[in-house]
Amino acid sequence: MLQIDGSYGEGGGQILRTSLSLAAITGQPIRIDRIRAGRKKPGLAIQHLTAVRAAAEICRAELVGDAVGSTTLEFRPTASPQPGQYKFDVAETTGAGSAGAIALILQTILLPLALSPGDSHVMLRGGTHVAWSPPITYIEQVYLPTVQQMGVQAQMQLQAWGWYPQGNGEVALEITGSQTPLQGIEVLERGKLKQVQGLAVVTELPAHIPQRMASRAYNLLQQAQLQSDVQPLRAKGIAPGAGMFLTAEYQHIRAGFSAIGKVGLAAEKVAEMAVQEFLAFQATDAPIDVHLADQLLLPAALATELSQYRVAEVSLHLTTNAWVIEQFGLAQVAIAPDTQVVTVTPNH
Ligand SMILES: Nc1ncnc2c1ncn2[C@@H]1O[C@H](COP(=O)(O)OP(=O)(O)OP(=O)(O)O)[C@@H](O)[C@H]1O
Repeated sequence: MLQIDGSYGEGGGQILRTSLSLAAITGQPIRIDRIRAGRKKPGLAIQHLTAVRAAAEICRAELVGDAVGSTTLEFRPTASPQPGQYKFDVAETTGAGSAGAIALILQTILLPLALSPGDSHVMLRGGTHVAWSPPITYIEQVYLPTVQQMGVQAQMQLQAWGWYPQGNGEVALEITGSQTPLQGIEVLERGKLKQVQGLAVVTELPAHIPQRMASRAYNLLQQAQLQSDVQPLRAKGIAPGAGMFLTAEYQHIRAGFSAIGKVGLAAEKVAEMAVQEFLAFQATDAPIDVHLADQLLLPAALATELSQYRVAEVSLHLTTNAWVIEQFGLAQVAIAPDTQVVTVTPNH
């Protein structure tokens, strides 16, 4: 059984999720200790437990330690990932509403199902746009288009927005499984900025809020001499929520930036936060944003070819995820300190 130290580096939930995906794909039984030791409340939180159960369901894994707060988990797959119809609901794990991030559960099961011999239809319920995780809009506009270039065949549809703390958002994910190995990716330059798309969205809040967010973002981008298309959107939801989501489409890659609203935070401020994040990235000339940087490691490690990409920032998430992947012996990851080029060399 492969032993993984959950306290390594970032010591967060990503060590667990990457390990679950790789255990499901390779059939390798694992034991993770000191889960999320780097966090204020260590152990499995609801979002993590939902990901554990989801990964276990698709590869029929036997589990030990699958409880909220558990700091140790054993995960023993008994089958290769099985395509099919699945429903993963964060609220079912708790018995109450929860905004546990759907995106993180989606990322745990996507590659195992994409590399399985058949089609899958997955319904995911929980938080769709919550802090400290990829907003579903980022998954749709940045992460999926990038992994599609590597051979992953998947489409998603946001069916309901779910914010902190109630959650209750919904995403439908269609995956066309294929046993053709993934291709590597090479992105060393971003190329020209083709367009900036923005979505200023609220649920259950007055129409002036998305309008104020959208015009503030548009004006700030115009001041920076960047043309953009920022749409205000007022959607239905079970609770109030607001957020600003920007996608920058360059010739060779996309990058995403966001800010989530909360009570007491002016609409204009939410827009400014997202725009500032984008402008800081724009000022570097790197193609890969800080989040895609760590998220691309997993598909790159599963590809048959070498991958190389230049990142805007070498985060602890990136170096930690690189370490997890190396524990499975699937690939070697090198990060050049001067150029910030990540090279993933598969061992298979
Ligand atoms: N604004 C964002 N846009 C895109 N991706 C994001 C954003 N914020 C965080 N992420 C991604 O979400 C993941 C969070 O990983 P992390 O280990 O912190 O997980 P976690 O399960 O939220 O854990 P924990 O509660 O332990 O912090 C990383 O892949 C990170 O790149």
